[in-house]
Amino acid sequence: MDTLFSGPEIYKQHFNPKDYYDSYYASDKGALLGERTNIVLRNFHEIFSSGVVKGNTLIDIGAGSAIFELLSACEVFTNIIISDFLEQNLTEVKKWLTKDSNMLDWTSYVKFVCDLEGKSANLQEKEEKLRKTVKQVVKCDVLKKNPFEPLVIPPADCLISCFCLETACKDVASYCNTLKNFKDLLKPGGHIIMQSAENGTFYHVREKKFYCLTITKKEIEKAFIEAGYEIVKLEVKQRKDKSRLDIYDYHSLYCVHARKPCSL
Ligand SMILES: C[S@@+](CC[C@H](N)C(=O)[O-])C[C@H]1O[C@@H](n2cnc3c(N)ncnc32)[C@H](O)[C@@H]1O
Repeated sequence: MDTLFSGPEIYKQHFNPKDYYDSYYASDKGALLGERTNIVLRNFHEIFSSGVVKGNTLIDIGAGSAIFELLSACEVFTNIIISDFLEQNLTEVKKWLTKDSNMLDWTSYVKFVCDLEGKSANLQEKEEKLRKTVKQVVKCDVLKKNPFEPLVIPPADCLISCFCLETACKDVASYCNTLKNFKDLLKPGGHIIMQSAENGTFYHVREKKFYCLTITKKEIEKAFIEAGYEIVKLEVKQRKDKSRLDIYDYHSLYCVHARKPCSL
């Protein structure tokens, strides 16, 4: 049976950041340890260490409570803005930033990225660098023309988003419209890097099932072009580890790197 669109109220009531972390990211038991997380972190490492993407400000949209996706970006950007729709997720991010005794533990991800960077001895330094670089934690709603309303955030050099649009957008038209709105958040020539699930229909956070937009590589490519971006790279990797299709049923992971044209 098709999973019904979750929508904002379901998220507010039922998305528990600790359950999400335990389900997907916690050491030893997270269902996305290994393949998915490694691919996402390797892609960010490759892109941000290439020297091609640079500037001052980077915005993470729909970050949830997952700060680990910024561990490579903080080597390049000096001003990182973390955003999400849910107050409960932003609270978890703030706990990590202030080293609250109940913060989520991202140490194994920090180690993974430090290993990729060849700086295995510097875990604490890396964490402190990210903490110093995050300058704002703000609420956003990607379905709004200005996702940060009532705030007006100056256009950024780079925007990243992981596993968000498929959860927030009901259909491909809404996905494309959201991408169009994101262009206003970027400077001319600014970069957008999105990593997410291709051809999924749902994901679970404990017993709660959330909607996932089923989108194909062709539709992703068309949406970025229609929204007015220049695609630098669009890569899809087939899922090899099918052990937890019961909690998240995507077929592949995609990574898009695109740019807002310089002329806009
Ligand atoms: C599957 S989680 C992904 C979180 C994180 N980026 C990650 O990779 O684990 C989906 C996220 O999208 C957020 N979200 C859902 N609807 C949204 C909306 N309309 N605007 C912004 N974020 C939204 C949720 O709060 C949640 O944090």
